[in-house]
Amino acid sequence: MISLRNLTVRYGDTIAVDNLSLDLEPGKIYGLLGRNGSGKTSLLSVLAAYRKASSGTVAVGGTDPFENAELMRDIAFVRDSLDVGEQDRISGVLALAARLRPTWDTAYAERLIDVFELDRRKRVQALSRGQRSSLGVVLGLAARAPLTILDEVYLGMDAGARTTFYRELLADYLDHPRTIILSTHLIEEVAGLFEQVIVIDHGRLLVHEDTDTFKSRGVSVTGPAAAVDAFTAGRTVLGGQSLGGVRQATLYGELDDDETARAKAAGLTLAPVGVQDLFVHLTSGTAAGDTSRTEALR
Ligand SMILES: Nc1ncnc2c1ncn2[C@@H]1O[C@H](COP(=O)(O)OP(=O)(O)OP(=O)(O)O)[C@@H](O)[C@H]1O
Repeated sequence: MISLRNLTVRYGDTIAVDNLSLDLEPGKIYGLLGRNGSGKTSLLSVLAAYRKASSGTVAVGGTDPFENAELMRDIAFVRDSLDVGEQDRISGVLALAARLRPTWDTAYAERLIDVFELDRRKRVQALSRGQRSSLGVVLGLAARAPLTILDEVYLGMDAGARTTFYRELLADYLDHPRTIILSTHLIEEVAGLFEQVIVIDHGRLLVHEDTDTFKSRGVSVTGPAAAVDAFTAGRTVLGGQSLGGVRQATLYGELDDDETARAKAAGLTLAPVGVQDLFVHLTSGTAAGDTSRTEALR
């Protein structure tokens, strides 16, 4: 179990993470979502013991990972900077990872290098943006660390490389379950992977729940325009579209059994809403202190 309690990260006057408490269970894939500057990297850096919190506590299996070399070997944190020698060749980077990480799987790393078509002789500084990201994915996955944190690791990867990444991550996770945290802005593309959604906004925790529960907070209603209008009157409508006499509206808020029956009786079709639509709704226009959109979650 990973527990964060009243965690705050400050940079001078900027509060990047604001009194955040969170529990993560072992063996799940978490999606960490938040708008630019919402505090994701700051939060993950503290969790990975790369940075000390300004206040609050972090416990991984009951122990604070900060300056705990043994515990840090069980945490893989892959971020933009890769944290490897820029002059080193890929082969050297892999050899070092194998020495430092007790859970490193050399055969798997070699396979991933081939899957991503990386040239082992190339120096890190000579890699393209997408190749750097692929190397980050190899380092993150082959580490098989009990806590694996991948902070926007797909930057610059083309669609094919990203698809390979998602496929390899899921396959390896099923064979070797561990706690994986993915921070991402490619929400719709990655949402199928994560079992739990964590949304932070202005450094505060907004949502932490099963992805399915999160999705059930929104519903798409389609049918004759007049029936859709009658059904959606007085509700929070996130968006929609019309074509001829048919209208589709995206609603925020769960429907109970009676409402669902009423919608069906009115000839309306109900369907789930994408994680991204809900995320955008919950985090749009939430200036610091404005909690009106998020009160509904509490
Ligand atoms: N080293 C730093 N010095 C000063 N301020 C910082 C530093 N790192 C982050 N910040 C500030 O802390 C806040 C949170 O930044 P952070 O990088 O954690 O957000 P993020 O959610 O990862 O953003 P993005 O999605 O854009 O990567 C921002 O206001 C940012 O400007």
